Amino acid sequence: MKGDPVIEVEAMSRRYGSGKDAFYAVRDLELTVAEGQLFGLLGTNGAGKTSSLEVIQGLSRATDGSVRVLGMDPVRERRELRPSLGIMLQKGGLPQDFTARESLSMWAGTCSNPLPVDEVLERVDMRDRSDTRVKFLSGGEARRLDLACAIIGQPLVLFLDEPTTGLDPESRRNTWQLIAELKASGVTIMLTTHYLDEAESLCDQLAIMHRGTVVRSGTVAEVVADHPAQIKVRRPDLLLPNLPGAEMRVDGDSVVITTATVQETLTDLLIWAQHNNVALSGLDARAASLETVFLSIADQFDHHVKLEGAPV
Ligand SMILES: Nc1ncnc2c1ncn2[C@@H]1O[C@H](COP(=O)(O)OP(=O)(O)OP(=O)(O)O)[C@@H](O)[C@H]1O
Repeated sequence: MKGDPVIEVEAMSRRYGSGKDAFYAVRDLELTVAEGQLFGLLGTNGAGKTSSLEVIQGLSRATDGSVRVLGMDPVRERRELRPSLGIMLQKGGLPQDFTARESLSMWAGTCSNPLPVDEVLERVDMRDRSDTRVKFLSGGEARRLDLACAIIGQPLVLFLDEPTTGLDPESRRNTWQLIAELKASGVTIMLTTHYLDEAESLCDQLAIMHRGTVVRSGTVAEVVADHPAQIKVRRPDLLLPNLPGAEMRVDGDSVVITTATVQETLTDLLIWAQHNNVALSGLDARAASLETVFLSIADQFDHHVKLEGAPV
């Protein structure tokens, strides 16, 4: 039923190696994805997104914690669960000497209820490349063929690991539309991406990972709401006043003001400018975006690590 949990991850950790070589790629991951939701896993390189997906998909075992997908253990109940899953790995492993159509037909042969091959080639915009061997496809075309393989079995749950990496802007837009259509048809989707506009445009919920842990999560609006807005103005001749609740720093010939209450700060600034006959040139005020949140995370947490002097 819509709203029921489809993916449930509790205190999940994934460790590589053992003894002195032990390395936790994911630590104490907690997340729930409801039926029909599109959940985005974002994060810096090496944050643990793919490692998390692999455990949730049942491709590797959790070191600790538990994972349920459609109420099943993705490793122990793989056989029962597999027909309901569509998986697009970061690197597809299709045979290089087959054509796109042969590869997809072969893949369809492993599914219990596949869509017609030509229909799926059409949906991923690969009809005119269907007789091309996989090894001659461009990076973006190969990515679209991987997506075709992930959706041909009509999955209830779809995992997409960086689905639009290497795609040109038009193909990216088409892929977003296809993902949105799949979501609208009720498929539960979990994706990783480095494209923040992709996350902003597609995700109902997201989690931002850094060094194996989730450091922010919620809807895009919730993640952004916790983050201060920024006002930038060219440095005026008069010293700017103290603006309650705001922080100021000089950046070249500009002053950057960060504030959690942008409307109040902006009002204070404009009133001060009017009283003092100051023209505020280059004035630019903008709410936080996913990009500003994301960029501040690496800064903030790496700084924290340096101060603590210990690895996370
Ligand atoms: N098989 C492995 N053995 C040892 N370490 C691994 C293995 N696979 C991944 N790692 C390490 O685990 C960490 C997390 O990797 P992972 O691929 O999950 O990150 P990611 O967030 O998907 O990164 P990216 O955005 O670069 O794809 C990295 O430091 C990586 O080097």
